[in-house]
Amino acid sequence: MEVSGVGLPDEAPWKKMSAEELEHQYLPSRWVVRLGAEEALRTYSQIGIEATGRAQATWKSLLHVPYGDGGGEKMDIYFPNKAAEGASPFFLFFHGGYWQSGSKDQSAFMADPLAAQGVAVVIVGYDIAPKGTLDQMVDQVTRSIAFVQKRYPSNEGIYLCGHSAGAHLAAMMLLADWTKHGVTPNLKGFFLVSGVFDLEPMVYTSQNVALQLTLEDARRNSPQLKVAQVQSADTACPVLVVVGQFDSPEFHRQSWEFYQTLCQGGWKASFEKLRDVDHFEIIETLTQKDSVLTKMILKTVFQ
Ligand SMILES: N[C@@H](CC(=O)c1ccccc1NC=O)C(=O)O
Repeated sequence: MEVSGVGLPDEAPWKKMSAEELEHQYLPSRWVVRLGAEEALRTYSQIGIEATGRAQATWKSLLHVPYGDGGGEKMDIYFPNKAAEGASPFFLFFHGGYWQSGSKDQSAFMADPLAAQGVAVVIVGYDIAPKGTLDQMVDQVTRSIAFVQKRYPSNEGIYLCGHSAGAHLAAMMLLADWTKHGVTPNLKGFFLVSGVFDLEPMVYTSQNVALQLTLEDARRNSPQLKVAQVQSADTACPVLVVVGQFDSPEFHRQSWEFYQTLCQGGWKASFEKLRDVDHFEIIETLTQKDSVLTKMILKTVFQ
């Protein structure tokens, strides 16, 4: 019998890292080359706030729509100019911030370019830590999607997109059990942008001070493990896994290994490493109608 431990060829690389190195790998702002870390985070917030203001000034919207009774269970919906409200593709976005920062109020990056093409954009709020636990966030995201399906039954497809921690939440929906929600959402595609899919390393970083994940919580909430274990009914949905050129090696590994696991599970997955963008620019480019990622999304929605 083999003794598990250091040096086995299939040992996850992060297990051999020092605490400092692991911390560094999982601090996306430290890998930004164009700006200092603080400035990159400030710019990201600013671009998100501006895009949200622009979306609210431009498109017909419903703001702070409750999808449940909890304080954070609210969504903003931006409608394209269409006679029949609800008869359009719906694009649901889950913001990042390591499950402990960010909000829907500054995350409507893509609302303007997508609404201009006839897509309804929903920015979903959820209760971040320490108020919310990861299990609660996953449940909230599940209910937000069921809510959209029930409210807009004539939707032309529901597309889920998440950034970073939000990509994790979206990825958990690949294996959601909809039976207890009384509806099967018309899921037509996933866009997982610079995500974390195996949460185990997070347990050993400073992010876990607010998250308080046990190893068991981390494993139960890791799509990387779940996709490999559970046979899913509907693998026909396209899943795009994208990571930025300037994301850290651990973020590259997370996306690549998740993509490979999806392929092994029979999912229609694709993988893209987006050139010239870091962890924050990758989502900031969604404010532009002709960025590579915006075009990939529109191609999937309208193919
Ligand atoms: N404290 C982190 C912030 C962070 O990770 C983050 C910030 C905004 C949007 C996404 C993020 N990462 C994952 O959810 C950092 O310094 O990189």
